[in-house]
Amino acid sequence: MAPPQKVVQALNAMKAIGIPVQRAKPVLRDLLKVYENNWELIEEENYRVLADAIFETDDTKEEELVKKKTERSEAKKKEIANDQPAERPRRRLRLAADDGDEPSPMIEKNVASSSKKPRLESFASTQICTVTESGCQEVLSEEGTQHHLPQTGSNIMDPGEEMPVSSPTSCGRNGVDDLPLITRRREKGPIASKNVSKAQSPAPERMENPTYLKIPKLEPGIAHLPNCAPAQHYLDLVKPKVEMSDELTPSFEVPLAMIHPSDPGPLGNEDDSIQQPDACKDRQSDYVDHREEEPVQDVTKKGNNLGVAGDAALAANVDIVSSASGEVKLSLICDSVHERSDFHMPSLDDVLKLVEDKCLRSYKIIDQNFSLKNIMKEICNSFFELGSNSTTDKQDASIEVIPQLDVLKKSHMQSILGAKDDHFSGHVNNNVVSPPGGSHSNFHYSSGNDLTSTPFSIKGLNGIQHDMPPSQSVSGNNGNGEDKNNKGFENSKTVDCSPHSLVVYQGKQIGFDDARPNHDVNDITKGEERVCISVVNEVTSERCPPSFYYIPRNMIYQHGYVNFSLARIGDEDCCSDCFGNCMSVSIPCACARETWGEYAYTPDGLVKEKFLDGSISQNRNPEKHSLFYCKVCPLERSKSEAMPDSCKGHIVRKFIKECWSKCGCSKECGNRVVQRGITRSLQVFYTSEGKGWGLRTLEEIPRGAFVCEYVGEILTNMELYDRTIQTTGNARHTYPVLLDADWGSEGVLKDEEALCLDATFYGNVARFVNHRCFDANLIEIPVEVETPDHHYYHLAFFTTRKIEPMEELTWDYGIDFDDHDHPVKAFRCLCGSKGCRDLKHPKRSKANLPSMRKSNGKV
Ligand SMILES: C[S@@+](CC[C@H](N)C(=O)[O-])C[C@H]1O[C@@H](n2cnc3c(N)ncnc32)[C@H](O)[C@@H]1O
Repeated sequence: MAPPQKVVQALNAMKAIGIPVQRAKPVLRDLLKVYENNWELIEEENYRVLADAIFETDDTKEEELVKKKTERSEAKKKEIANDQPAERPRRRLRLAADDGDEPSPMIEKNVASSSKKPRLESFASTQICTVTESGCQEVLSEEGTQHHLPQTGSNIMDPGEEMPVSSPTSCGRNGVDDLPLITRRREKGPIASKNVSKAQSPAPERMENPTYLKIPKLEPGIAHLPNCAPAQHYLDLVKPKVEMSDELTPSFEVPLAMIHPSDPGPLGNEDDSIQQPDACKDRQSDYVDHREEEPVQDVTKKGNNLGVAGDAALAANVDIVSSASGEVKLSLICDSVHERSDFHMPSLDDVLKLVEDKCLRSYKIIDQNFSLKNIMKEICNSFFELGSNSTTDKQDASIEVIPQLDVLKKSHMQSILGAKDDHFSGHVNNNVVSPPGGSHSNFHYSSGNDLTSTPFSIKGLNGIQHDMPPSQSVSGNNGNGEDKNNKGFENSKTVDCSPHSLVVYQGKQIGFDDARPNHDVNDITKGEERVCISVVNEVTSERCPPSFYYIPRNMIYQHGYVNFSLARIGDEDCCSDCFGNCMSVSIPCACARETWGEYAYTPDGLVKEKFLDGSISQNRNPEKHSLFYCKVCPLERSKSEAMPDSCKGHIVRKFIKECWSKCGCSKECGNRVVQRGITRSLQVFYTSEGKGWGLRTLEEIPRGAFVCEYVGEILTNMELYDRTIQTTGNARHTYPVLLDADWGSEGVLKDEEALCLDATFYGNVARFVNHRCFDANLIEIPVEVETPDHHYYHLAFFTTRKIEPMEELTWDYGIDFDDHDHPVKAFRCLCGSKGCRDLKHPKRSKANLPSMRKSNGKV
C-alpha cells in the first residue's frame, strides 16, 4: 500500500503546478503499478515523471477524442445522407475517465440486471461453498472473494445467526450485510499481504531519458492575461484541454479582461444588440469598458449546450465595464438565440446548474465549494484586490442569487437584508439565501427580455459607496421602512431591468463553513422533517452548531451509482398484491422474505427482540460472527489502487426490508417505518463532557424504536478518499459511513458502486450523534427501501434499550483509535463507557480494557 503521506505529497506537488488531484491521482496509481511502488523514482526531480505522465495521458485522451469526434461527425453525415438516425453516443457517467468503448455502468446495469436477483444467481454459479471447522459456510467466488456464510438449519430471525443457504439466491444474499460508519473490520485479515518486492526495480526506459514538462498547447479562443505572475500563467497554460464529448462541451470559452476598475475610459458598450434597460442606461456613462476585442466565437464545433436544439451557430461575448465608484458590470451576450424560433428562456437556476455540472464533469473539479457564484465572487474579489492595490486587505464577497421576482417583492427583500443577526439569518426561500445584515453591495444578473442580452453586473464592492437614488433601493430595510444594518445600501438603487433578473449579494468574507446557512434554533431541520428539532446550548456561548445543509434524505454527490428504477424491483422484491397493512394479514408477504419470512418489525413498529439482539451482538462481538473478505477491497483500493492492502474483513449483517412504491399496501403499512422519517421528539444540545454538540431525546423511547437515519451525501469510496485527503488538517465534524454491506457478494466492485455517506456538508440530525465505545443506546441497521440493490441502502438508528427523556443518544462509530493511517484523524474519546477503546485516554490502559473490546476497523 502506498503510504498516504507520500500520495498526499505527490498530489500536492501536482496541485502546486496546477494539476488537480482528480487528474493526478489515476496517473499516480498507474505509475505506482508500473514502477512497482518505487517512490524514489516517482519523487525524483520533484515528481517530474508523474507530471510528464499526466500530460502524456492528456495528449492520448485528446487524440482519442479527436478521433471519436471525427467518427461521430462521419456518422452524423451518414445519418443526414441516409435520413436514418445514427446511434446516439451513450451518455457518460464519468466523462474524462471513460473514453473507452465500454458501456457506461448505468447502461450495463440496466441491461444486465434488472434487479439484484439475477446478479446473485450468476454469482452463485461461480461460487464454491464449503463448510469450515467453525461450521460457518465459506464461499469462494471464482475471483477469489471469500465469504463466510451462515450455518444452515435455523429459521430464527437473528441477524447474528444468519440466513440458511437454501438456494443460490439466498446464498448470495446472505453474504450481504452492512457495516456502519467507520467500517467494522478485523484488525488482520486472513488473506496474506501481497508479496511486494521492495527491491528497487530497474529504472524504466523513460527514466533513463527523462523528458521535460511539456508546455501544453494553448486552446484557441482562450486569451491569457498578459501580465500574470509566472505561476498563474502556468496555471493558465495547464488549463484542461477540450476533452469531452460534444454533448458536454461548454458552449462558451471567452476571455475576461481584467482591468483596474479605476482606469478612465469611455463607455464602451456601443453594441446596439445589447438592449440596456433604462435603469442601466442611466448609469452607463459611469462605466469603463473592458470588453475584449475578441471576435464572436463560433462554438458550433463544440456543440450546443444551452438546451437549444438544432444547428444554428451560438455565439457569446463577455463584456466587463466598471465605474470609478467601484461598480463593475459583466455582460454575457448570447447572440443568435433570438434567431431560433424554438427557443424558450430557461430558468436561470437551471442554466447555472447546467454550467456547474458541465464544469464539474469537464474540468474534473472536485471541490465541494465549486459553484458559478463562487467564481463570480472571485471576480468581485479580484476587482477589489486589483482596484484597492492591496492583497493583504482583501475584502471578499459572498454572492447570492436572487430572482428578480423576489427583488420586486421589496418587503421580502428588505426583511432579508434587514436581518439583525451578525450571522446569516438562515432565510432560504426560493433560491434566496440571505446574506448577513449589513451587506454592502450586490451582484446583479439580468438575462434580458429580448434573449439577446444577458448582462451580469457586479456593483459596489464592499465598502464602496453607491450613488443611486433611494427610490429604487435594494436595501437592508426590515420591511417597515427602516433601514438597519445596511449602510452600504443606503443610497443604492436596484438596477433590475427585466423579469429574469437575479441579484447576487456580496457580504462579508465567508469561508465554506460560513457560506452555508446557519440554523434556526427552533427547528434545525428547516421544516424538512415531520417534527421540529430545536437547538440548545447551556454550556458555552456558541448559539448554533457550525453550518451545514440540512437534508432529510441522502443525496448523490457526484459519481455514486444509485438506481431506483421500478424495473429493478422484481416480483419477489415487492408485494404488489397486498392492500392496506401487510401486517394485518396472517401470512407475511414477499417483503418479509429478506428476514426469513417474518417481518422485522412488531405491529408497534419496533424491531423484534430477536433481530435486535442479533444486531447488537454482531456489533459488540464481531469476531463471533461472520465476516467476509473482499479479494480487492474497495476501501483499500481507494487508498492505493496500484497496491491495495488486503481486506480487513466486513461484518455480515442482516437487512430489514420495508415495503415501498411497487407494493400494494398503504403508507400506513406496519412494514414501513424508516421511510416515514423522524417521529420522536429530539433536540440538538451542547454536551458538557467536551464532545461538542450532541443529540438527545426529549421523550421516553422504548427499546427497538426507530430514531433517525444517518443521512448525508452519497459518495463513492474514491470521492471520499479524495475529499478526506483534501481536508487533511481541517477539523471535521462528522465521520463517514461506509455502505459496505454488499461489497463481498459481487467480486470486484466498480468504484461507483462502492458507496459511503458523508454528513459533513449535507446531513440530518444523525450527524450530531456522538460516539460511545460500548453500550451505546443506538444501533445502526441497514434497511432496504427503494432498491433491492444493496450497494445503496439506508442506515437506520434503532434504540438498543429504553431511553429516558433528556438522555443523550449515542452509537458506536466502530473507530479503531490506534489506526494512525486513517485519513480522518480520530478524536480523543470522551465517551465515558467502561469499555472505551481509546487507549490514549489517561485513565485507560490495555491492562484494564475489558475483553469486549471490538476488533473494529476504520475507513
Ligand atoms: C458525528 S460528529 C458528532 C457531533 C459533534 N459532536 C458536533 O459537535 O458536531 C463526530 C465528532 O464529534 C466528536 N465526538 C463524537 N463522539 C465523541 C466522543 N465519544 N468523545 C469525544 N468527541 C466525540 C468528535 O469531534 C467527532 O469528530
